[in-house]
Amino acid sequence: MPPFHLGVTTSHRFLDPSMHGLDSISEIIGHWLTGLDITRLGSLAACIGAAPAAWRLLKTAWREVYSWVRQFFISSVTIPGRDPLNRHVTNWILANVVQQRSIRSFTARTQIQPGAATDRAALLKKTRRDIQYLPHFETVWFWYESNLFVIRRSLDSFNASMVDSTYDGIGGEELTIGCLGRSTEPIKRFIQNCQEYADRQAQYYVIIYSRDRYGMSWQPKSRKPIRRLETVHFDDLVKQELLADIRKYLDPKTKKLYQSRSMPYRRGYLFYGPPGTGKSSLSTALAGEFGLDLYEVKIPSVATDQDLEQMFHEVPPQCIVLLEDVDAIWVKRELANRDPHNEVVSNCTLSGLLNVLDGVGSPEGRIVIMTTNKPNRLDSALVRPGRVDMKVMLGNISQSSAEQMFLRMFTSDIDRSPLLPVRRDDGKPGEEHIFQADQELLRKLASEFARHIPEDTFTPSQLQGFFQLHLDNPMEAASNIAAWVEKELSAVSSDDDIEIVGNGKA
Ligand SMILES: Nc1ncnc2c1ncn2[C@@H]1O[C@H](COP(=O)(O)OP(=O)(O)OP(=O)(O)O)[C@@H](O)[C@H]1O
Repeated sequence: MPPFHLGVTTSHRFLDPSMHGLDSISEIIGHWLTGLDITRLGSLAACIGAAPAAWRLLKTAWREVYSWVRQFFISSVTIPGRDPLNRHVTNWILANVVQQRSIRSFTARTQIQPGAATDRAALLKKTRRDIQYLPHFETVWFWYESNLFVIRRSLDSFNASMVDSTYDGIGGEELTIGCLGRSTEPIKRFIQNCQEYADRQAQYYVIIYSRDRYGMSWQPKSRKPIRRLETVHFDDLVKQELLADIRKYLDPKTKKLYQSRSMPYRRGYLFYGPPGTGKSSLSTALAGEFGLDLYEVKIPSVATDQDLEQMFHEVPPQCIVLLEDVDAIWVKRELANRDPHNEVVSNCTLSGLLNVLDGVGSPEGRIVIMTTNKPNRLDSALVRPGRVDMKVMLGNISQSSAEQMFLRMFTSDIDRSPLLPVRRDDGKPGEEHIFQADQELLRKLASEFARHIPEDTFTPSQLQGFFQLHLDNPMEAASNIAAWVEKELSAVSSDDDIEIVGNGKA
């Protein structure tokens, strides 16, 4: 069917709204075309046609000039992608140059670490991942200490970096830092500054490194806000002893003493206890306390002794190396002995482990923390003094730790939100009064709560699981604990398979 407005007379066309708009446009174009000189139109078309060629020419000329300038007037330093230094420089540029300008180009990707999910249910279930937006840049020019700098980021490796699930989006691409002038000294000073900036940032975070998915190099896996040692509950005396031992070891005087007495400057610790008693948490908290990076090695996933050796060769001199589940080597061996057809999984051996702990090529200055749930399976050679200088038992939770945990869970929220219904019987009490009343009530609730926790029965992580259900209500937590304990105890007694290792108290 033809459109309904075809063939209508001029007088009717004003009644047709669609026709009216088209008419006006065609009238304007007609008017413009009649007034246009055809020769001028030709030169305009020629200009438009030549524009891309001119643009290409300009770009080539600029490249030539730039490479000439670079060759004679710009000094440069290139930092390979994924090098820790690359990350430090990128972070500095993002914070001090790129974000200061009005940015319109971003990279968007799903955040690896579950971030601040918007609702509590999503946070607890970890169902939602935040989107990470990072400023996207290729070349940036800026002034630093009165020198003109240019940083080029090679985006050739960009896609490869982005598909790596362990990559957090910063520092994966090669960077070339250029500075106008014939000396590289300003660049070196700039890099030094970026490193100091990274150190200052690291005061608030612990950087955890792990091997990349090909096992080829150490990569930052996560950046965790420092966990205070008070938040890891275990025997207070042992905690003080452990802290004093590490502090003494890291003292520069100790290093000199070790060297003057020809002793290898190394320190090893063994953290043992049932799963969920804080072995990993304590290691991270120690890294934060002493400002060290944490290099994580999951022993069961190390393929060969050579890999382990390579990992140790590549750790920096001062750091914590966390060897998790060191008993795994022996578990595998036992299984293989019991069943001759059971193929031995390619894994590192005891001698491989001993070799990296104190072999000739083993680097000095680092702290090695080994963790295990099954200390009795460890070979005595592994835990002899020199390899393990201190053993720390992390056990089930005691009543006093449970009380501290209760206070810790709810104290920080008191001044932010009125969790506790405070009776205001004398008119309008000051904020401090309310705070003190809250504190007293909270302490009472905490001791009442702890009375229901049987000594040395639950792991701290079990108790943490309980708190997660009552995060916004200490009263509810205190009143529900008895029922929870009863339920958990009956669940444990009906489950014969659960093996409880160790008898220390948290
Ligand atoms: N002693 C503790 N004090 C405070 N929180 C703890 C403690 N132990 C465990 N938790 C909590 O329980 C969770 C698990 O702890 P963590 O991973 O450190 O235990 P683990 O002993 O290393 O366990 P696994 O042997 O299974 O690796 C963490 O979220 C941590 O906050």
